[in-house]
Amino acid sequence: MTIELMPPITYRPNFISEAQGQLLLEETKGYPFVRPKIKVFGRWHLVPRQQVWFADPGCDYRYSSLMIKAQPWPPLLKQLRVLLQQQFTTQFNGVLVNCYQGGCDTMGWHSDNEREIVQGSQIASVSLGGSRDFLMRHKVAKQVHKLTLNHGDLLMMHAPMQQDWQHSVPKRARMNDLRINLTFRLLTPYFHHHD
Ligand SMILES: O=C(O)CCC(=O)C(=O)O
Ligand SMILES: [Fe+2]
Repeated sequence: MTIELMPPITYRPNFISEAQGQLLLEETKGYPFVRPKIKVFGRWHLVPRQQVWFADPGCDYRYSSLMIKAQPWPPLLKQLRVLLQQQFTTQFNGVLVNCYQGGCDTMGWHSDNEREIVQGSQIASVSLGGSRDFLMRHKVAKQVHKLTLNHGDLLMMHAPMQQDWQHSVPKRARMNDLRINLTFRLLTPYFHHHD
C-alpha cells in the first residue's frame, strides 16, 4: 500500500483578476532585476532567471552564498502584501520577484528554509504572465505532485512545506512567454546585521 502524501498548500486559481494582473505586470517592467551569479559546489553559475528582492528595512536575504539587499516596496506590491496579510491573517516583510523570460529560465529543486525565514511562517506565491508547471517532491518518500500555475494564481505554502518538501519550476523548451512569480516571505529583521 502506498500512502498518498499531500503537500501543505492552499491553491487559489484566479486570486488576482486578469486586469489587476496586467497592472502588476506593467509595474514589474520598471523593477531593477538582476541575473546574479551564485556558487554551487564551489563553481560560479549565472542564475537561470532574473530576480529582485523588495523588503522592509533590515530584511536583507541571503541564499546560495548571495546576499540580497532589500529594495523599497513598489506601490502595487505593497498593496498586494496588505491583501495577502488580511486574507491569511499573517505577516510578510519581503517579496522575492523572479522573472522567467521564457521556458529556458528555470528554478531548480530547493526548499525555502534559510535561517532568516521565521520558523513556521507561510510563503505566498503569486504568478503572472505565462503558465508554468510547479513541481513538489517529498524529501523522503520522493512523491511528486504537479500544479500548473497560471496568470493570477495564488499558492500558499504552509509549514511544514519547506521542511518536508522541495519544489521546482522545470524547463519547458517550447514555452516562450514571460512569467513573473512573487513569493511573499516573513524574515527575522536585522538577522544579518551584527554590531
Ligand atoms: O516561480 C515559482 O513559481 C517558484 C519560485 C520559488 O520557488 C522561489 O522563489 O523560491
Ligand atoms: Fe521556492
